[in-house]
Amino acid sequence: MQEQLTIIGGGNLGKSIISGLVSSDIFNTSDITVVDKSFYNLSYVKDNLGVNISQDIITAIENVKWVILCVQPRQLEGVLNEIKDKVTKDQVFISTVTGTSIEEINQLLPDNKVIRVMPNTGAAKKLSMTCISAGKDVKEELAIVEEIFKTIGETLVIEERLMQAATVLGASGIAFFLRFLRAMIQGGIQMGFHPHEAQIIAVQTAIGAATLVAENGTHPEREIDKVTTPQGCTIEGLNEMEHQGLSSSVIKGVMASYEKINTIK
Ligand SMILES: NC(=O)C1=CN([C@@H]2O[C@H](COP(=O)(O)OP(=O)(O)OC[C@H]3O[C@@H](n4cnc5c(N)ncnc54)[C@H](OP(=O)(O)O)[C@@H]3O)[C@@H](O)[C@H]2O)C=CC1
Ligand SMILES: O=C(O)[C@@H]1CCC=N1
Repeated sequence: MQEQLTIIGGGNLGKSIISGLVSSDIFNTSDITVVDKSFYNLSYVKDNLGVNISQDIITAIENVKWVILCVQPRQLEGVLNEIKDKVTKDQVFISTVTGTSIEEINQLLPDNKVIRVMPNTGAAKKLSMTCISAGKDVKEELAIVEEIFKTIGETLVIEERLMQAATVLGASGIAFFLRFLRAMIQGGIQMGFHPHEAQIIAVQTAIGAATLVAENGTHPEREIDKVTTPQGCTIEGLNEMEHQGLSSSVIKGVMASYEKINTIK
């Protein structure tokens, strides 16, 4: 692709997206620019990812077709106010910003096409799950945005009303799964493994579990049935986890996250 792309915000998510993008062939590294206020983030991006860096937001979006907004929700209004008089109609804005609707962005950028995306930090390993939504008049751009985000993992186009749910399940979900992984490692250590050994075993087991479901297309419980020997140790462990409220606490945590997201600004 000949066009250029600028990411406003090279923080946790911005860095993950760029890491994936630079190892794909959709944009030349020289056509990607990251703008950030933080010199630490910019030098990391420059040294490790080789893209252009800038602290000047206005210059960085000049003549650029694709602009990814990757700042925190409370910072977005300031960014949009800073750029709104310099933006041209042909520029397409891709927003990763949690809880901010396309309509809200269009209030400050009324002439621009806006597409919302919700990737996750798996992007750094090209394993993001990116949910995407857009209005009716952006079919062509939507297809290109899908192409861009397919370079960093899986994509799914969803209705905008489900974007908050996608954020909890897909983006916060990385943290939720990692907390479970940590608990497994802690159990492994208590049984006698060194921490690094417990981590190797738990991580590979998690990859195996997810891959079984992903590649077989089976329901998780079907794969669980293959592991639970009657009167064996697996069912004993699973049932104790359920007595202690595992599924219930995960669902309650997901719903607490979902309630919170509707209050974020
Ligand atoms: N982290 C995640 O896993 C995910 C995050 N998101 C969403 O993506 C967005 C970004 O999140 P995340 O990367 O974690 O946030 P970070 O705070 O890590 O990164 C945002 C970066 O943008 C910079 N910034 C803020 N304002 C400006 C400005 N006016 N000009 C230039 N740079 C600016 C910040 O600098 P400074 O710190 O100096 O203000 C910071 O370095 C959020 O809306 C978040 O909700 C979505 C999915 C997953
Ligand atoms: O915690 C948050 O609010 C953001 C959205 C999803 C991941 N991080």
